Amino acid sequence: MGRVSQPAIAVRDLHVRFGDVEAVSGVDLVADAGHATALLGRNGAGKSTTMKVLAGVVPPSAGQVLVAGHDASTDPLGVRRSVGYCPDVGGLVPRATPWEHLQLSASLRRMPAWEARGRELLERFELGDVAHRVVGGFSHGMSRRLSVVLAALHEPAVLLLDEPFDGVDPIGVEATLEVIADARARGACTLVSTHLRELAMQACTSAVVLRGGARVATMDAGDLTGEAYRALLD
Ligand SMILES: Nc1ncnc2c1ncn2[C@@H]1O[C@H](COP(=O)(O)OP(=O)(O)OP(=O)(O)O)[C@@H](O)[C@H]1O
Repeated sequence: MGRVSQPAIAVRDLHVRFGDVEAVSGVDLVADAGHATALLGRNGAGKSTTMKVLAGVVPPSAGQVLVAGHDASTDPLGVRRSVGYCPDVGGLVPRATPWEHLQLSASLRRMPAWEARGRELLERFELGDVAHRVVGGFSHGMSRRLSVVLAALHEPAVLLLDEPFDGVDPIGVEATLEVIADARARGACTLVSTHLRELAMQACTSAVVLRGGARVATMDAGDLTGEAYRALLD
């Protein structure tokens, strides 16, 4: 049987080159609306570079990338409008407060009446008390939590979380799992890059494994416990 609708993310034979380095060399990836998919693989496998292409911030060198129906090569702005992206590092302005980050994000997206959701998200991630403190003094985990809040604020059709659990305490992990569950419930497509297999299994229904810049497997998240997954990494 064929698909009745287009997948939210459809990547075919993606290549990304930075000068002489081929960071991604032939990734195929499909992710559906209403599901969360884990993106796994060892350091340097190409996860973050693939995420950057899906976020519309790095152009594909070759291959086809469709995000919520927008082509990343010809319509990167359409891609950026469709996604909420938590980058692996950076993305925050050290001299701005969490609230100012939310204000900027909301005004760039012309969001009406975003304040209640912004406040609720900050509270959920236990950032309410520091909402008006500049983020330059934040710990790594606090910055990670704010990056997830910013990715989720506008309830995007495609939520891209690159290492959202990295260095985050249990409250932050719980809040991030809730954000992913909410996204699934409202029919968004979520892609989560992580090294934490247990959390990938908790958050996601399926998993895509990359190695050396290419996809080596797509599997049910429930099968990540097995030896088969371990063998895929080496
Ligand atoms: N801007 C860049 N310039 C040159 N090489 C790059 C650049 N970005 C990534 N690479 C290289 O591309 C490869 C894939 O990197 P990427 O960051 O996508 O991997 P990753 O799977 O996210 O790794 P990690 O788990 O360590 O975050 C690596 O060899 C990396 O050194």
